[in-house]
Amino acid sequence: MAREFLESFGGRVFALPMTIREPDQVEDFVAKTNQEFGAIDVLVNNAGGQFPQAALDFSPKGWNAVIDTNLNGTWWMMQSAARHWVANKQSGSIVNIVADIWRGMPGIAHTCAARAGVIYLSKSVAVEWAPHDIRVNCVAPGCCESNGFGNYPPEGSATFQDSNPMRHAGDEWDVAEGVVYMAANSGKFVTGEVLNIDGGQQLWGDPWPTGRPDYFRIS
Ligand SMILES: CCCCCCCCC/C=C/C(=O)SCCNC(=O)CCNC(=O)[C@H](O)C(C)(C)COP(=O)(O)OP(=O)(O)OC[C@H]1O[C@@H](n2cnc3c(N)ncnc32)[C@H](O)[C@@H]1OP(=O)(O)O
Ligand SMILES: NC(=O)C1=CN([C@@H]2O[C@H](COP(=O)(O)OP(=O)(O)OC[C@H]3O[C@@H](n4cnc5c(N)ncnc54)[C@H](OP(=O)(O)O)[C@@H]3O)[C@@H](O)[C@H]2O)C=CC1
Repeated sequence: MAREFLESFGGRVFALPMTIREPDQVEDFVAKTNQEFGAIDVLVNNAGGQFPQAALDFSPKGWNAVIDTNLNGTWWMMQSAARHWVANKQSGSIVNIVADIWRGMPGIAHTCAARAGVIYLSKSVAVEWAPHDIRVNCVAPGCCESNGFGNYPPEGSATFQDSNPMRHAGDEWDVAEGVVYMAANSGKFVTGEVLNIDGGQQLWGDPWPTGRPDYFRIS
């Protein structure tokens, strides 16, 4: 479906079912994409997700699933793309989709830990890989209306509208335009940065993916 949508704009699309959690599948995907197009200009790590749960209830399997997808998977993609760029003496640009982690993420603490990891991983390799002309940035969405909202109980998603001083959710286009700014020539002097696209959520707002516990209600 995504493939047909993208092809409707007239571009050439290469798609392969895979999971970013398996380094071998990642390497295969990146190598085949390189073969197909001759080079990768931009890597956008958008794949990710989590489930809402009180941290006290996290099981080892649930914790590992979220860390493996959001931190490890993102890393395998970054490393594989960068190795190809360096080996082929090509420049590159990475944009990692993270989240608005700045005041913590009660109700999804596992993903908060993973995204914080990605942000500081990105800052570290932005420096290490600058000599190879590889830029590494992040985009941190606040609550943006997407299919993903369906993964939250109604009492959780109802709080997303209160998640920022604008008192409404963003949309996918808000995020997409930020990604293009970071990835394209417009961002040529930007690396190691995080662009928050959150309606001001890092300053004010009260989203609770599990639903807001009574303790935190202000009458
Ligand atoms: C300030 C505040 C700001 C708050 C700001 C709020 C912002 C929210 C806005 C939205 C942000 C988004 O990211 S929107 C994008 C939303 N999309 C998603 O979240 C996609 C959701 N799903 C996934 O990505 C994946 O399923 C993922 C969670 C990583 C798990 O991958 P797997 O396939 O390996 O896992 P599963 O087999 O499904 O489950 C593995 C284990 O995980 C646990 N598990 C899985 N789902 C579970 C569930 N619903 N409830 C409990 N536990 C669960 C169980 O232990 C499972 O084991 P068993 O018990 O043995 O089965
Ligand atoms: N919407 C929001 O408010 C926010 C979203 N984000 C993040 O933005 C990104 C996009 O989310 P959004 O569009 O809302 O949600 P979606 O759930 O619609 O999109 C998540 C995408 O990630 C893919 N994916 C998940 N796990 C893997 C994996 N192991 N390997 C390969 N692909 C995988 C899914 O593929 P498939 O469908 O095939 O499973 C799906 O296409 C995610 O990282 C999300 O956490 C961050 C903050 C807020």
